[in-house]
Amino acid sequence: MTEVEVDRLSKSFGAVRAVDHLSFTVRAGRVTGFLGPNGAGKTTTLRVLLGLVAPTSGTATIGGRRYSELTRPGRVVGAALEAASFHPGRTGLDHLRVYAPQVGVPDSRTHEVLALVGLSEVGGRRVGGYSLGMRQRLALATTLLGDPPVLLLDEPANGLDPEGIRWLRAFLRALAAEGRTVLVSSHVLSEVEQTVDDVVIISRGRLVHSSSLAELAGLTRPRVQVVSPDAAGLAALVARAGWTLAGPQRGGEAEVVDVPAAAVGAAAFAAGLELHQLATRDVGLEDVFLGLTGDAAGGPAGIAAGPVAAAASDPRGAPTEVGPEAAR
Ligand SMILES: Nc1ncnc2c1ncn2[C@@H]1O[C@H](COP(=O)(O)OP(=O)(O)OP(=O)(O)O)[C@@H](O)[C@H]1O
Repeated sequence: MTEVEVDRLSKSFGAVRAVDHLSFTVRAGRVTGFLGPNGAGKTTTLRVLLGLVAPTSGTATIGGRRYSELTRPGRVVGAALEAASFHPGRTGLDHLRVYAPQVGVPDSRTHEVLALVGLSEVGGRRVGGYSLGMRQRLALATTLLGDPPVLLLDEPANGLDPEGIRWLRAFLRALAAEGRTVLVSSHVLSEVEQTVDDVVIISRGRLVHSSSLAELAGLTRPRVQVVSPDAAGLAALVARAGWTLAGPQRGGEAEVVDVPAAAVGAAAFAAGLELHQLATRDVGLEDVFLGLTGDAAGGPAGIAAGPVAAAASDPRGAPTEVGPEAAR
């Protein structure tokens, strides 16, 4: 089992603190979403993990070793950072053939990985004619050349159509089911919501949340929208009942958090308060995510941010190498 561990990692570029005392663990056998808004520091963290930039302080290790300490990195970690660049005149197969010797695998492996990602039939075609989805698959095939136990993928769903996203989801889940450690970055939770088991959420270089997706889902809290023609009566009822509002009451409108609609209705009825609307509002995971990262229009109101739950840290496993994309 090869885990990825980031420990009190900081990276500054001049005055810009891209990563700030960041710690988290990525477990094997699971797909982990590495999430945060643009500029949060995801790519920088991945680049440190891959030895492409030196940390200002702290460590980022794969199977307990820094990238530079891996003897055969291509056999340990496969990475696709941002939009992988391909020589447009090369065929998909030729692209893989450039990397196979670097990773230390025989030519036959290029055919295997093409088959894995469903590109066998187009392997002889020039990459310049590939669709974006095909390029993403080729990038993934490249990361798999060394059959690495760890995969680091930066925004792999970027630009994929719904069918491509469905394929990627199933593919990543299968890779994790084989026991691999799969870290997938994204700035949109909804994009990876159906793919990931765990989430590591960062904002402005710092960890804001780390848990299973199920635990993150537990942070969603029901809200009930209440509309009454009697604004003062509604305010009095809210105060008497001790309800929490998601935001300030606007005229006769309030949004009550954590109280079932039936209980709000019953209390209003008992108080003789006329209601014109009583509606349960869905607070999705994306709202929780935006609340945690401070990107929500109205801030994190009504969303239980909860304490930062640092992922259990238990770095084990044997070491070793990095993927071709990363090796550049
Ligand atoms: N080489 C660099 N020189 C200067 N600043 C940098 C460098 N690389 C990253 N930064 C800055 O560090 C911060 C974090 O950037 P990073 O690319 O890691 O974020 P990100 O979460 O990956 O965002 P995105 O989703 O937009 O790629 C940003 O403010 C960025 O401008």
